[in-house]
Amino acid sequence: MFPETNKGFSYEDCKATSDWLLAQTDIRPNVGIVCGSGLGGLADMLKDQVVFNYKDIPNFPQSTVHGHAGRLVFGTLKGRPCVCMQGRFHLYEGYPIQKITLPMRIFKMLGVETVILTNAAGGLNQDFKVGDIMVIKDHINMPGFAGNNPLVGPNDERFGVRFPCMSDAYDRELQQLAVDIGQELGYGDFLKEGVYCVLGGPSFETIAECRILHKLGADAVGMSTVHEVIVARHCGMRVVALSLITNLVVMDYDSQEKANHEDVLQASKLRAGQLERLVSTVVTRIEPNNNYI
Ligand SMILES: O=P(O)(O)O[C@@H]1C[C@H](O)[C@@H](CO)O1
Ligand code: HPA
Repeated sequence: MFPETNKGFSYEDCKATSDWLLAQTDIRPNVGIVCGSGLGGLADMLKDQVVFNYKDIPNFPQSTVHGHAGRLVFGTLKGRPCVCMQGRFHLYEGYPIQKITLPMRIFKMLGVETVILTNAAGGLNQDFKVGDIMVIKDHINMPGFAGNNPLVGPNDERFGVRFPCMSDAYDRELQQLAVDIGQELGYGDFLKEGVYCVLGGPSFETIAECRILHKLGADAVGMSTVHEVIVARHCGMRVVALSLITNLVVMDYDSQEKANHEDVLQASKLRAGQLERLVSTVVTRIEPNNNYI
């Protein structure tokens, strides 16, 4: 038997939350967006907003991190119906992993087909600079190596299969679309592609940890996104994810650099506008029938 904490939310719990939301808005989103640290301005792009504070939504956790407002925003982007998490949940906030990923199942039940996730991340790749935008092509689920995966527990086939494939986690066509749009917008100098590694946080990495992550093939390190991606893919939504490189990790014992969250938020402001433009253009190029234009 699975311990109580691994049971997560039932299909019926998720349905109750999505029905509650759908009863209060006419917007029927087919794109869901998740805002990373300091990137909540993405939600402000939506027109005709209907806003819910997380504290008012049945079953929803609360945002506890500075830079994550804690609002679910429905609205339209150039006429496309969207829903946006202005603030996400992280493992280190102390919630069970099934709770931090609950919004993905709610997205699915609201009718979302494509999820666009953003995060702030530390650059491990020696060619990266602060302010680079990395289109995520793959991930390393470090907590998953120790069994901390959001799909642990009984599997409800109404969400997805027991053993979902992750070799196609990041939709290749959407990745290409993001790269193409980045080039068109003139972002070529700071647009990168790479592998994101998630750790549990909240402590930033040691020098030895950064060195090993780099050797393992990670280009950027952070504390989010991967759990959401796993749950989104499990229930059949397509995923594209972008990291904003807000700092370069410390890999050298002679360095005086120290990572801190305020600098992460400050750095995210530098590129927030460009990232918003990239995301909004991706949204407007996804056709309702899921083709790309
Ligand atoms: O929600 P994201 O992944 O953007 O937040 C990052 C990781 C930590 O929560 C925080 C560290 O500054 O920013
Ligand atoms: O250097 C980092 N490490 C982990 N998470 C992060 N989020 C922003 N920067 C970092």
